[in-house]
Amino acid sequence: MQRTEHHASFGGRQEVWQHTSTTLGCDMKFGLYLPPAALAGEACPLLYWLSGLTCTEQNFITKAGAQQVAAELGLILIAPDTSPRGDNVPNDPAYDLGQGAGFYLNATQAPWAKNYRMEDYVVDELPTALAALLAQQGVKTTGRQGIFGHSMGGHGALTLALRHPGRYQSLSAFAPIVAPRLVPWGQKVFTAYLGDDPAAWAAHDAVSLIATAQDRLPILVDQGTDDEFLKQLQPELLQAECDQVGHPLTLRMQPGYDHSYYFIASFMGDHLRHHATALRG
Ligand SMILES: N[C@@H](CCC(=O)N[C@@H](CS)C(=O)NCC(=O)O)C(=O)O
Repeated sequence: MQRTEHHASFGGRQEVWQHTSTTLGCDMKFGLYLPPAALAGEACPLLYWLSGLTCTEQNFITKAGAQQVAAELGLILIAPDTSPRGDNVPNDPAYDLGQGAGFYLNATQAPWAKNYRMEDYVVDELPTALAALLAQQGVKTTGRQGIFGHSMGGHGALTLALRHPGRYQSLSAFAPIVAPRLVPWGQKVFTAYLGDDPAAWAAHDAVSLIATAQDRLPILVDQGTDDEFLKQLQPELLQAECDQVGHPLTLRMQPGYDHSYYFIASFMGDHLRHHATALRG
């Protein structure tokens, strides 16, 4: 584990770490924000952020504006990359497949299956590596953690929380892909990564997973009404399914906002407070 960046930020520290992932078979970077409380030895909860298509660990840490409120609330933020990386990792020239488009699942199809295991990376390998790193640095955690994300990362947050009940104690998303099995982005990558088995697709589709969720973890979703990708997102499908089965969802349609990090930054404080209330409560 090697630290490649560190910057003082709102009394805490924004860092970037690089490590070798055995799950993904490549080196990976992740952003780590340590709030002042963590640096002072107070136990803090963890909050994982999953980014969208084309992003690296940099987009969130440089554009979401999360550090100030995370510092106030005492949240440790972890922002992984969106896929395995490197010359030895399969790729595709399109922005929405291959590197930058891991979709937070374990691929079963060639040539992707060997490296594209972002579900195992985010749920198991990264938390284990992070626990060792934080212990080594004398940073204490409360044992509680949340997850949120944007677009493909919103899909990741929803599906990973639903597929791993008990693992996360808080959940939210910005402009998530709620039903990838029904929209072009999802249909393209699911065909490539999972083949044509409808059951495998449903197992990574938030709207399909809601009915049988073991945890009724409350979900906060923000969605801009001027989002250029609304056809890929379709938040009304999540609303309808949550209404049907009684899953607590707060879906806020935000007039005039698009799909960008300007939108994310505008509502970041609300999401961090949503997580802090659940994680510290
Ligand atoms: N650049 C893509 C769109 C990709 C895109 O908008 N990605 C979103 C996530 S789905 C993002 O966060 N981009 C990076 C950024 O805004 O910093 C295109 O050519 O249409």
